[in-house]
Amino acid sequence: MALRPKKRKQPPHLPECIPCVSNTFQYLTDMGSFLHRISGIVGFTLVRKQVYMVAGARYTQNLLGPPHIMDPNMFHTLLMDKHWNMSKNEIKLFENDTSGRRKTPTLGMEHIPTERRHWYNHHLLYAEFLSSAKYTQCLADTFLRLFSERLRAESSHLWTTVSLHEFMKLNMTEAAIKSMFGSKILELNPDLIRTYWEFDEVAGILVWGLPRFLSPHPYAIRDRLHSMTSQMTDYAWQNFDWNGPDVSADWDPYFGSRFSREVARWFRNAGFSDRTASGHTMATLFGLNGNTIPIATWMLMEIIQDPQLSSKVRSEVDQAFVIDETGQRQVDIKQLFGLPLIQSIYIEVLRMHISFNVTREVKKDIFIDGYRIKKGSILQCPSQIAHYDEAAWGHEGHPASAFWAQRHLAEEHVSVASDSKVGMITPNFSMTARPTSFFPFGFGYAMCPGRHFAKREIIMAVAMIIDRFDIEFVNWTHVDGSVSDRSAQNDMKYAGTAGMPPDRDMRIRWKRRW
Ligand code: HEM
Repeated sequence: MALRPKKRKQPPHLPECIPCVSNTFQYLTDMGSFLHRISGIVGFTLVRKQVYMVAGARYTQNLLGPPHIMDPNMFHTLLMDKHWNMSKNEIKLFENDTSGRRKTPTLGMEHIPTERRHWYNHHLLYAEFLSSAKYTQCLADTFLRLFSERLRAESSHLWTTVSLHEFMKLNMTEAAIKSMFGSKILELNPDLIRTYWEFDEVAGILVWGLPRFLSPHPYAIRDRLHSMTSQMTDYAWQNFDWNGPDVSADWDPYFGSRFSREVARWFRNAGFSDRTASGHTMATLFGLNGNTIPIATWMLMEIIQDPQLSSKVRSEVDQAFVIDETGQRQVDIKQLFGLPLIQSIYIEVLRMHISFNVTREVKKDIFIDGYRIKKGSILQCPSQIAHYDEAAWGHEGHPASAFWAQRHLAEEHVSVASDSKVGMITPNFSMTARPTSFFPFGFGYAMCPGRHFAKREIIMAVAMIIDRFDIEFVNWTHVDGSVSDRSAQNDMKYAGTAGMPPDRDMRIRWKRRW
């Protein structure tokens, strides 16, 4: 990216039949086909904004620019309006803060007092209570305990039939929500999980779609979910003892994690309403479940449908389970996260099933490859195009479009004894992709703060199921339970917005081994 004020060429416009209508319509209703038309850099108009879609490493690297030029905040204020249901006045408080997310304010913005540096303070909460090693571990420990309880409660030593995606949408979501937001939220709102998944389905439409008066349905779902998170906020503030020992506890039933408690406290102290705090809870629910449940489900589907892979994964994860001093079988987390095959499958599934258009607002005129990109334009970079790029990911016999469990393994020759020439080949996890070829968690300062927890949560959930159950594939089914004649594919309704769930469910038979 270089500043060259004399050149004035604009990137090509994406062809369309009806100017300003056809591209927008396809973008909003059929993102999968829209993405197939993108290569290099092309422009179109979306909801009166000039948008440029970029694909390919040469163009994508421009989005890695500093946040005062490649600003992620505009996308977040859009989410504040459309997802959080925040008032215009309170969104303005964020918009008026032009000091950035870094500790050192943007040049010329040093006069903004620290307590009004909302982007920075908000970012700090993520860094300290969500991304840090300490709180990632706390969240993961709570999740593991709660998910193990769900698995025990929902299964037996007799063979039973289960629809895998449905099972994960209910039970993994419950364990994740309780870990993050406590148990009261679900006691107060027994319908919350079902409502959340309805919201998940319209989350993308809400962001870029039609206004409420033309398309009321997505807003009605959002409002229903918002009233549930509001109930939780009110109840937690009425009942939680801010002078008691739980104030710094890793978990409590009212707010849940330390992260959720500190966010609630910060919003109040910074003068934001409970409506905003509840909207934030709703947005975090989306961050928490919208990607992790589809990814864990896809991992299990890939493993279960291939008996050879199943037995390899079983013998690998078996190594991470130990009998503790009470005679209980427990997972050794450190050992689990060092296992190569499960890590390779995790990365492969992220590659194939996360489709997110990383979005940045250009804060001053820039030049990309000789094209002028004007201040105020939006740049979008679809992860799906980079993740399916044959040049970056293809291997002989294993095209980028096909799942290959071993894609991220490298073979290493190890000596079996220090004085011996005898050796053996062992696979190692090896992730060599550049940031421009693999970015399921976005880029830079706005990169997903939940990514460390997500990895733990997903791998633990998959390992718990593979180790604990004998599992047999039965058939593929449609949403209504009828048998499908094909396996699951990405549900393209979700392209561009988050994890793409399977469009078919997998019916399995399972029984507990322990
Ligand atoms: C496989 C799992 C996940 C994937 C693929 C994923 C992906 C993403 C992406 C692509 C972004 C936008 C980044 C950008 O604009 O550059 C994001 C943001 C975010 N994610 Fe995740 N995420 C995952 C799991 C989680 C989890 C478990 C949480 C926990 C709460 C979480 C919380 C968030 C939050 C709060 C943001 C917004 C950050 C901000 O305001 O700057 N995510 N995520």
